[in-house]
Amino acid sequence: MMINKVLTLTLNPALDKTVEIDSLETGGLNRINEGRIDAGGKGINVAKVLKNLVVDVRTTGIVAGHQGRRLLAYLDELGIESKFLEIEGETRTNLKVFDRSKSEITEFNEKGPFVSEDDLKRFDILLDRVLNDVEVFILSGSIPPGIKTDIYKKYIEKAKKRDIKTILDAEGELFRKGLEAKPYAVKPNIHELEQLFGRTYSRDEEVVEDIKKLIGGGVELVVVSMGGDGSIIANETETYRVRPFPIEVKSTVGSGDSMVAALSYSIMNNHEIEFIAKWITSAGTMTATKEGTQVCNFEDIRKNLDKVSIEKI
Ligand SMILES: Nc1ncnc2c1ncn2[C@@H]1O[C@H](COP(=O)(O)OP(=O)(O)OP(=O)(O)O)[C@@H](O)[C@H]1O
Ligand SMILES: O=P(O)(O)OC[C@@]1(O)O[C@H](CO)[C@@H](O)[C@@H]1O
Repeated sequence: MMINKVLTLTLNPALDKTVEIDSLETGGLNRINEGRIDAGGKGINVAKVLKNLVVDVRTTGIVAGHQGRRLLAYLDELGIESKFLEIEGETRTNLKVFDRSKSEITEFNEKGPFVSEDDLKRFDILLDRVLNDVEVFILSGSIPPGIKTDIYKKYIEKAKKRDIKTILDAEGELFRKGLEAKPYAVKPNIHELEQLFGRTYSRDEEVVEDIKKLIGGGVELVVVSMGGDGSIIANETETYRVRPFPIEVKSTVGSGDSMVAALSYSIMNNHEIEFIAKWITSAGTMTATKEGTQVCNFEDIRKNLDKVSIEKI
């Protein structure tokens, strides 16, 4: 049974090429053991998870050239409904190098194709159309050259006029300006929050202090992810420190996106914040156990909910 309608936006999608090597040597020759290519880009990863959760999800954004058509073919294979604007140039390829000796991923992300003003006008028209009947709109990831950093702010305002709940996962100016439109929820990682507030955290209390500022500014729900160290989740009345369970890390690419997907699922199902905390952590953590840019499924999340440790702070 399909429930609800979510739209994810990926203005700068990618083909993610993941390669595995024994031990990364900078300045030396690295022999690749094996590799894979996945459809990538944050909104696309969110859509993959939501599809696994049987949510009625659609994904939009901008693709270019042969690589873009390849990406759309991958989405088709995954059964994900996509409405992308096709422009000139080439969709990027992002290289992810998994170092087996450290179980660590090093990422090399390209800039993406140039988007002209005319392209953007055409995309605006497409977006107006695909926002119809949407309940939650997710805006995440970087933007390609040619697009201004207030784009998410504008799109959040557009969605709010239609009473659509928005989730923002972006960094730098995109995040800062997007916040001015007061999205319903945000999921920065700890580095993105540090960048926003211009400080380095040494204690959870400091993180919570800044989370409270975001909530004071009009955001309803904030999740700050911290990789293997878990996350802090808060709304106006409650704050939780959440820690994942031990796993064998295969690729953390898409972990944050899986959290965002699970967050939107919880929002649509009116889950209590305590339950949301477990749900999103189980999702993010299980995605980290999958090779390349593959994501968790419903059973992965459900089976591990009780392994998540949460503490009210
Ligand atoms: N090494 C790890 N071990 C266990 N869980 C992990 C690990 N890395 C990530 N996770 C899980 O995934 C969640 C999100 O991770 P992270 O903070 O790295 O997101 P992110 O920086 O937004 O990632 P991305 O942008 O690559 O999707 C964490 O809160 C945690 O639950
Ligand atoms: O360059 P951006 O847009 O910030 O991030 C893009 C990206 O690293 O994010 C996803 C994981 O979150 C990957 O699928 C993709 O390659």
